[in-house]
Amino acid sequence: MRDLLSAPGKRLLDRLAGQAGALFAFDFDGTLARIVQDRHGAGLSEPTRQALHALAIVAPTAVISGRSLEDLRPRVDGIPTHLIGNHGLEGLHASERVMQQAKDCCRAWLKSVAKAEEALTRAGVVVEDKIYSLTFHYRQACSPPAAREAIFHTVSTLLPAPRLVLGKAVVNVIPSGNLHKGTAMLELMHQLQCSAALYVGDDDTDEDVFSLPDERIVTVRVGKKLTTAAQWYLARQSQIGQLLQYLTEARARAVSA
Ligand SMILES: O=P(O)(O)OC[C@H]1O[C@H](O[C@H]2O[C@H](CO)[C@@H](O)[C@H](O)[C@H]2O)[C@H](O)[C@@H](O)[C@@H]1O
Repeated sequence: MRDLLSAPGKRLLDRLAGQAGALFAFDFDGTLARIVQDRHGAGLSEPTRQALHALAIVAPTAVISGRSLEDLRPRVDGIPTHLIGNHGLEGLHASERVMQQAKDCCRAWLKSVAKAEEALTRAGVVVEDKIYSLTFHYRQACSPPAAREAIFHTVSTLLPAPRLVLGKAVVNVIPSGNLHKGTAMLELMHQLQCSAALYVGDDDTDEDVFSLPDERIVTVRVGKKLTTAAQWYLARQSQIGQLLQYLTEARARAVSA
């Protein structure tokens, strides 16, 4: 992995920003917004909001999140960016039939989860119903190992068996199928006719984009890690504003050249 804000990284960003057909896509939690204890309180800092807005005016941008679209929309209110939610399930590319199947699946899972409610609550686990997927949160649990055990015990009873994606103090429980952040990214590039892209994420759910065998996409992880498919890294989430601003300025330089 290489530092995206190093000299070679900035040369790559200059080339990307110079391409009219480049898409700039970002994960939300841990990437555009810093991780906080209470998920309801997560949001863009004012400098990040302004920097994302400025970039979105000069280039196609997208936010591809594990959150539901209903939850995500007000957090990026007023920014002209494309939105994809529920780890790639919810957005411009999924058919009504697939969405209905995911919804039915989650309704059935919630009935099983209700039977384990007492044990989950005792372990400090909170279940987030995102309509098309579920997220089991344990950030506030006294014992994270005990919370994870309660979660894994519960999800092992779910039928049909879900796809599990681990995250930051969460276990994401997703209807199995071939829609994920990676397929959403490719579909968005196709629909917007983008010939190149940058994707920045911080979590296991973002590995679905990082591991795409597609040379058109520059992949960036927030936080350096050995076991990631991302090619580049941003050392800290707090550097996201700097990256957004650099891209906007590089775009302006390319347009005026
Ligand atoms: O794909 P993302 O946009 O990164 O969404 C992933 C999950 O983000 C949220 O949870 C995470 O952020 C919370 C607020 O900082 C934090 O409390 C939690 O521990 C993190 O895992 C969101 O609530 C989930 O639904 C998303 O799947």
